[in-house]
Amino acid sequence: MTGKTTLIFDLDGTLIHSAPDLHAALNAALAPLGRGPLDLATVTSFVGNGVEKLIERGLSATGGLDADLHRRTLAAFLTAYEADGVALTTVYDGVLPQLQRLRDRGKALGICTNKPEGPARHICDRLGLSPHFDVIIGAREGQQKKPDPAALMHTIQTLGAAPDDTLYVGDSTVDFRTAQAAGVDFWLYTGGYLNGDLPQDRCAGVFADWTRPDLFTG
Ligand SMILES: O=C(O)COP(=O)(O)O
Ligand SMILES: [Mg+2]
Repeated sequence: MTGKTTLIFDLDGTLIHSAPDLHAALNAALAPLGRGPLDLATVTSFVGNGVEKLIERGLSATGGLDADLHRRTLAAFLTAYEADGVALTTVYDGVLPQLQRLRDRGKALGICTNKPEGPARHICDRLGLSPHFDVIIGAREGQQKKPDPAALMHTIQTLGAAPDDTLYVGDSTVDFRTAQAAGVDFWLYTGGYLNGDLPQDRCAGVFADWTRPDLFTG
């Protein structure tokens, strides 16, 4: 078990397999424009930098965009995603017992995600994750998105922790760069939406299985 007192987790592709709902909502927003549908693997590769980038990438892949089309498509996407957002989403196997185990050992736990905070909280409530966390920080108006370290630093401060007493756990190059920028050790989950090269030798740990009993040691 890690000596760190505080563990902070990314959400999409780390704790939950949310791509199927993001895929459905993106295609629902594209359809009235005569665009798409995009396949699940393509949409999954667009996840990690927040919903604005997801929409930009979806529109770019289906014929292009301008600012007005982006604004309208983002609104349509959020309407579809906020209407449900969990129908097709699952918590990765082993996550809930692992979180319980960490809590039993007195760790402070947080979430720091690029997903907008409203849907992030709603989804965590619906999937039974919320009771495990002391804080859930999502994308907010006026807050830089990861890989800027602002949101992670804010999460650490809210938990009353220090960067060198914190681990960040995520699935993407965005998360790795965020941790580096914040001066926080990083554990990579390889079962999520990794979509770029990442120097695994610079991670404190790498794992593919949430049921592993030795997670977050060392
Ligand atoms: O909304 C996204 O693009 C990804 O969210 P994440 O930061 O939880 O991976
Ligand atoms: Mg992620």
